[in-house]
Amino acid sequence: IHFTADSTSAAQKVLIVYLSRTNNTKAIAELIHKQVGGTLVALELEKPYPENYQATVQQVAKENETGYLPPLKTKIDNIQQYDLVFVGFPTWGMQLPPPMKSFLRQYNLSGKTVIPFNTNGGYGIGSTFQTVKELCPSSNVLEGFTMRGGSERDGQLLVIQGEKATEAETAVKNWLRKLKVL
Ligand SMILES: Cc1cc2nc3c(=O)[nH]c(=O)nc-3n(C[C@H](O)[C@H](O)[C@H](O)COP(=O)(O)O)c2cc1C
Repeated sequence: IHFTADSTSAAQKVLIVYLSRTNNTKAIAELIHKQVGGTLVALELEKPYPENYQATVQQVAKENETGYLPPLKTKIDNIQQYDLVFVGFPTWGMQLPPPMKSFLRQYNLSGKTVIPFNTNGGYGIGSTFQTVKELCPSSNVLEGFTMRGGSERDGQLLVIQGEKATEAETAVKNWLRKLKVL
């Protein structure tokens, strides 16, 4: 079956869940929230990643290798109430970050519309959107949004601000219109 998300014909409840370390993905999440409203939730871990970038890269590589799903501190009340679930994340090691894998494994999004969004350091989405589809086999996964964020490796932290945030806002609106969410 094919259907598009249509917020005008029926009031659809929106959840926006995102993972963000240096706030680029958070900036996109906030732009989406400004357009569509709903509940905005940052994913937090029971045991946060190290502050050190290289240590984090190594820990993530190990988690990806072993399939370890880090336990989430964030709890979402009554996930059944939502129709539209935006899931936002950076690209980490060209993959979906382990905490987002934890989220998608822990919560059942079957029957819901799932909409991914991403920021990355310039190497693109990698396998992230594909993994979202695989972890949401009974959801209607719509076309995702991606844009370049920072590059912590090179000391570039939050870059989606000022003029870049204005550009991002236009891009986000165009994407949401294309999906018929706006
Ligand atoms: C552990 C780690 C791994 C990363 N791996 C990649 C990568 O494989 N490809 C890429 O383009 N950027 C990579 N990045 C850069 C982030 O995707 C980019 O900075 C993103 O905008 C960060 O989003 P945030 O500010 O919401 O945390 C990595 C960053 C971290 C911290």
